[in-house]
Amino acid sequence: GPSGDQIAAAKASWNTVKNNQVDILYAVFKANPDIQTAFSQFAGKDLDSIKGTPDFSKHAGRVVGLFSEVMDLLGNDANTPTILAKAKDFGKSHKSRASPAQLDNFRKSLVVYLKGATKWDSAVESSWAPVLDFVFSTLKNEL
Ligand code: HEM
Repeated sequence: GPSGDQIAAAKASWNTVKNNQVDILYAVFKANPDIQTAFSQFAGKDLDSIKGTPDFSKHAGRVVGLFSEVMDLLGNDANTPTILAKAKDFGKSHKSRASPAQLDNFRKSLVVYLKGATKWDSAVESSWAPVLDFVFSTLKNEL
């Protein structure tokens, strides 16, 4: 798994953008129309038109919020059972909604977003990589 230093660096990076939930979900949908389509209330709608709606920000808050909760829990071994329980819940609710390939694409879009919106260098990149490996493999294991 990621080292304590890698976790600390990824958390510091995440803290600079964690409130940009709408922009992050927008970036994921823009790059992956199939993920947008899975949300019945957004399927077939123009992404730029829905971006400013309360419903979009509600869903962005939920989706990005879960990722954020896991980021907050990382770095303390005592939190591992809580992370696993959240991943289990995610698996239950997403088994019929999301594929492993979609999760890989979600991760890729998140990294593209981070590259554009944070101070990005090789140290930050090499800290994020094992953290994202851990978070996304934990989620995928429950799908
Ligand atoms: C990558 C493909 C994904 C697809 C296709 C997908 C699809 C969906 C759909 C259709 C909903 C229901 C929306 C509604 O209530 O109308 C939902 C809810 C939710 N998603 Fe995802 N999702 C994906 C990834 C993620 C990721 C990566 C996270 C967080 C790490 C996440 C967190 C949530 C949460 C917290 C909810 C609300 C609670 C629930 O219904 O389980 N999703 N997702």
